[in-house]
Formats: sequence, structure tokens, C-alpha cells
Amino acid sequence: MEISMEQEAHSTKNSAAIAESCRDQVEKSAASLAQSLGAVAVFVFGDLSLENMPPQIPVINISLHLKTVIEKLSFMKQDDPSHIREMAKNLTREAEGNTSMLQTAAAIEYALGSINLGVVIGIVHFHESYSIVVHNMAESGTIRLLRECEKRVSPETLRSVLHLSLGIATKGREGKKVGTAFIIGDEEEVMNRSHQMILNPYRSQDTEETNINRRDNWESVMGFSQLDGVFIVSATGKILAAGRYLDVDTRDLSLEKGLGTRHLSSASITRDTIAIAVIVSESGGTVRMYMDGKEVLFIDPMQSVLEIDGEKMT
Ligand SMILES: Nc1ncnc2c1ncn2[C@@H]1O[C@H](COP(=O)(O)OP(=O)(O)OP(=O)(O)O)[C@@H](O)[C@H]1O
Repeated sequence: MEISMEQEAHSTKNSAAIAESCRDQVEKSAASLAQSLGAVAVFVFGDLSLENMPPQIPVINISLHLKTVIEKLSFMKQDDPSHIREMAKNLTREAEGNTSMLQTAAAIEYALGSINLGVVIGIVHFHESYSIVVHNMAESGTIRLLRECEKRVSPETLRSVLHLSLGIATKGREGKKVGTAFIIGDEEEVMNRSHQMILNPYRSQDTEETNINRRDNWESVMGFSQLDGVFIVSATGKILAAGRYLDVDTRDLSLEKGLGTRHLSSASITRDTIAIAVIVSESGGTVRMYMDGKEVLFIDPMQSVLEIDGEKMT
């Protein structure tokens, strides 16, 4: 059957109208869900501008770098008998992917102090498909671990270290990539299990200059991040040392492949003490947090658009 040009133009117009209506309805539904559930934030993955959102609910945009299974679907032969079954499986995987993306994004924003605990809504727009995901942060395993970390060290200190670490991971120093680690809390024990590699720049400084929670000290911390070794920080945010070597036994701890000795020794000290470690990888540009020898949080700043101090980091 031949389709006339007029029919084709009509169908294109129709399809554009349907697409617009879909986006409109998804946005309205998400806004209404966010309102009725008292959501603490709405995360948008993909290309959407949420104009109908209640003004008191923050909207956080996360770019979508993940290649989804839908992309793979376009390579599948339409006449494949397993097509439908495969598509259902892929959609399930896709939904799981969206859920875990939202959980991770919410945990990162919580750790950075940008949002409170509560319900978050995620809207995913990719390849003309939309998903709305509702996540109760209180039920999340990562959030439970982060709250445990906050019992050991002050939340303010944890946030300051995370902000600094993301700054170091994304900006480096003088055009060079930088790797470092912050060992926070249980300071007496950590100091006993480590030694100076070089003269400690914080040895005789007064309290205000060693307070990691003061933003005007961050520039100098970023400077000292070029020193080899790790920073030792008290549970309340006093920097006790930089350029410190951790004397730990790393033999029984196995981490993800590719992680080197600084990751391994920082993770080990959290297994042997009740300290928390935040590590910036020079080679990967990533940030990892450890407690009790296990990874609590992983942030790859290149995978998501994060807003740090009002500045976009990609
Ligand atoms: N136990 C330790 N305490 C403090 N610093 C250490 C310790 N072990 C290694 N380092 C320092 O960490 C630096 C990085 O080492 P390495 O590349 O093996 O670690 P890594 O975990 O792969 O870090 P990155 O991902 O940044 O490369 C080295 O310069 C080394 O001196």
C-alpha cells in the first residue's frame, strides 16, 4: 500500500503531538507524585525540563551516559522468535538500572549534604521512553552505611572531605591529576598505626588553620594533596597530618582489581580501626569511601553531572 505525502506529513505531525503529550503527562505525574509523597528531591536523568515541579522541591539534573539495553535492541532482528522474551528481559534490566541509578544519585547528594533523608523521585528519559522511579532513601543499604559513618565522625567533616575530594578528583592541581586519601576519626589509633613520610605541614599550626570544615582552608588542603601519603583528620575535622604513611597489613584484604596500594592500605586501616577513609584515585579520577574495610560509596564524577558548590562538574 502506497502512503501519500499528505498521509506521511499527517503521521509525522501526529507523532510529534503524541511525543509532546507523553512528556507533558510524565512531567505532570512526576510533579503530582513528588507533591503527594512530600519528596525531598526530584532527579532527572536525560533531556527534560521540569516546569511543573512545586518550587519547594529541588530538581537535580543528572546526565545520562549509560548505554542502555534499548540501544542494543535496535540491532536485534525483528523476526527473531525470542524477540519479545528478550525485550521483556531487557526492560526488566533497564528498570533495575534506573532504580540503582536513582539510589546512587540520592546517596551521593545525601552524603554531600545537598538533600535530606526522605522519598526521592527519578524521571528517566531515554530514546523516547520514560520511567518514573520512586525511592524511599530510608530503606537504602548505602544510606544506612552512611548514617553509620556519621555516628563515628561528624557529618560536617564527612561532607567537607567529600567536597574536597571531588574537587581534587575533577580539578587536580596545576593541570596534573592528583591522588590522595583522608583517614577520618579514631585519630589516636590511626596516628599510632602510621608514620610521617615527610615533615608534617600541620604539625605546629593553630586550630583554625587545621580545621577542614572551614572553606577558607580548602585551597591549602588541595595544595598539600600533592604530597605523597595520606591526610589524617580527627572525627571533628582537625587535620592532624599530611604526608603520612599507613603501617598496615594489607594481606587479607582484597579490593576490586586495578586498585593499588594507597586504596588497599586506606581500606585496611578502616578494617583495623573505626576510622573512615575517603580516597581520590589519581589514575581513575574517582572517589571511594570505606568503613570496616568495605566500600560504602563510589563516585565517578565523569559518569554523572554533580553540582558542587554551585559549580557543574562533568
Ligand atoms: N600505606 C600507605 N600509606 C600512605 N601512602 C601510601 C601507602 N601505600 C602507598 N602509598 C602511596 O600512594 C601512592 C599511590 O600508590 P598506588 O598507585 O599504588 O595506589 P593506588 O591506590 O593505585 O592510587 P591511584 O589510584 O591514585 O593510582 C604512592 O605514591 C605511594 O607512595
